[in-house]
Amino acid sequence: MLLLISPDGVEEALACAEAAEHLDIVDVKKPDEGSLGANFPWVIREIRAAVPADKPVSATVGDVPYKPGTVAQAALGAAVSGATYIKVGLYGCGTPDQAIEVMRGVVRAVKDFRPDAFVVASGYADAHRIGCVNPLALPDIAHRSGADAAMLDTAVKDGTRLFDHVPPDACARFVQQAHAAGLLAALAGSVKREDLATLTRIGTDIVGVRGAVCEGGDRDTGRIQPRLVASFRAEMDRHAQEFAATTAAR
Ligand SMILES: O=C[C@H](O)COP(=O)(O)O
Repeated sequence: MLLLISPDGVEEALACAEAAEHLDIVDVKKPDEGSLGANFPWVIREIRAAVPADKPVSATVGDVPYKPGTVAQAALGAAVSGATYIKVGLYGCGTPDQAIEVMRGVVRAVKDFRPDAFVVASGYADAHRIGCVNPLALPDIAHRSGADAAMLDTAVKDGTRLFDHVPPDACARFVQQAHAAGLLAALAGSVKREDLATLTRIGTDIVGVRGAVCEGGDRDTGRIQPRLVASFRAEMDRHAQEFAATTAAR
């Protein structure tokens, strides 16, 4: 399982760079603009320059409206600024058809510019609270639009977590559907260390975190701490080893 960490700017990206050996993807975000809030192009550029070259930089395009042209242009902006993972939060899409239309525009805009870029279609585990597309539709949306991964996060950061809204069995189906379509499955949403055993067991490819690696576990007032990134990673590795041993023993 890959570890994606979301800094809110250059200062926290430097903390990620310090902990680079413990993480896999640095995900540029602007949390005060929403769960998948988009940051400025120059921040993406500065973070790309600050993070070791072998670590991919991801950028969120925002909690986007159902405006396919606007979103495609924003996604291209993130790619031009140096992100190779482009994440789109389909906040304003109420139906799978709308979400597919938005994601098709993103995929074309990004891949025309950079064919090896990795496009992530993200829904929200707590979609029922904001009236957007059903989270379990995301693997199909990602597949039909030519994206590379399906992701879930939570829209409302009020302490509720991924599994409060989409229980482990449903997340397992999400992962299976993504894999059946040849996609990676990414899961996030106030994930904590105690969720790692389940995320490992169900075959999650990418886990995204912020709060869990911030001081005090607080994604708003805490700052990302390299030592917390290292210990989160150690816990991931422990679960991966335990799971491998259990599977081998069967
Ligand atoms: O993409 C991952 C998110 O930044 C998750 O943030 P969170 O762990 O604070 O919910």
